[in-house]
Amino acid sequence: MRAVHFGAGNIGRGFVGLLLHRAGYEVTFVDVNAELIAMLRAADAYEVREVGADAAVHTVTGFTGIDSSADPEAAARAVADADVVTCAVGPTVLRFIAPVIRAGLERRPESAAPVAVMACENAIGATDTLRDLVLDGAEALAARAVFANTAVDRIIPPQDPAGLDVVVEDFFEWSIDRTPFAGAEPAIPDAHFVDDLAPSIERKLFTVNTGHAATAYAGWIAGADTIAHALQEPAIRAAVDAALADTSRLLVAKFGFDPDAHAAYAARAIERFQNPALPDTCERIGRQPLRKLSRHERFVQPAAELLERGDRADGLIAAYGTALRFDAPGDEQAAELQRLLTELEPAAFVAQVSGIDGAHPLQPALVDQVAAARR
Ligand SMILES: NC(=O)c1ccc[n+]([C@@H]2O[C@H](COP(=O)([O-])OP(=O)(O)OC[C@H]3O[C@@H](n4cnc5c(N)ncnc54)[C@H](O)[C@@H]3O)[C@@H](O)[C@H]2O)c1
Ligand SMILES: O=P(O)(O)OC[C@@H](O)[C@@H](O)[C@H](O)[C@H](O)CO
Repeated sequence: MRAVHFGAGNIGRGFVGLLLHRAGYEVTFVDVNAELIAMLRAADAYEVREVGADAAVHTVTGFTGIDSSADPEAAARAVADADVVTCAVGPTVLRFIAPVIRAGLERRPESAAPVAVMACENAIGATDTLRDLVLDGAEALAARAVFANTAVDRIIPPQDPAGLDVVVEDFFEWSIDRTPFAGAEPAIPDAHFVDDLAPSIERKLFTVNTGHAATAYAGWIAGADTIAHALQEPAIRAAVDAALADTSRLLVAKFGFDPDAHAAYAARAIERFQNPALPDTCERIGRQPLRKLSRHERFVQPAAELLERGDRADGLIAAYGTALRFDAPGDEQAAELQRLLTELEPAAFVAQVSGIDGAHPLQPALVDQVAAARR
């Protein structure tokens, strides 16, 4: 069995590549980082080292690499021959890998079984986004692939770029929408195939990622060097708890989760952030703030839904305001965020960045946060 994985970074090597290897796939990593691909091509194996109570060390073998900047044709050929195509490149990069996947589908024999395509990004409907980009103007290729949304969860902090080994937490969860496969899911024993992905992706994004981001932005302002240290500040912990109290109310009401089980899930997320053996930075967790302030992301989407239900979202709205102060050097979106804050009036900022206009009940509170951040 052959798998092609776009993005040989932290999640690529430390999670998706590992689980595909454990499932028996030969994995071809496709990336635009020439040095990383050279290392993958030169190596026979790399290690994924877990830290935590249930830690283990896994050795990944049977892989190769393709630099799609230098040789897009080879990447397309790999897709044409694959049983499974996955990616973990970041939601903003999907548009760059889509043409390569399209070229692979064009080269795929019509007699071949459809390839399973699954985006492994922190975003609702990331595979739908990828499918639309791949099939744009090429709808006849739709029969050559099955596109399935997924939710991925494993904290993998910045790694030593000089090597391939990856240090990860012992926790992982990969949920995949079963329904597009019509009974013919790919064999990936470590993944859960579910009949409805919405509860899985929203619980994960609006608990793990909302809590993570709320911690990172408050920690950034406080000058905390790690996420774990930020959470030791009582005021930061209280702000994170308030944001998660909001999303917990929404998730329990929307999906009917057992309140105690959901409280345990949220508490476990905080414990994971505090893992002393896995130091993670406010810069990484806060990266690309414009993405995180957007309409369907970790603050605005749950806050909007709460207000639409006649509820409040004070913790999420405060976290949104905190995120506006993120100005990490080297983060292009942080620089753009600060530029937009000075150039746009608050209502225009909220409409452009967060997709909320004056007709929405959340708009006044977000406008207040933006106005305060501009002072
Ligand atoms: N790190 C985590 O804890 C974690 C956990 C769950 C989900 N995710 C999600 O996984 C995705 C990847 O995150 P990451 O932490 O692994 O990032 P990363 O930066 O470590 O890896 C991304 C990789 O994509 C490569 N890339 C960039 N453009 C490319 C292109 N055009 N073609 C092929 N490869 C390209 C980069 O060179 C890099 O190696 C993101 O959507 C992230 O939200 C991350
Ligand atoms: O990857 P991002 O930028 O969407 O979010 C940063 C972190 O919150 C994220 O990578 C988590 O570590 C991960 O989602 C845990 O599963």
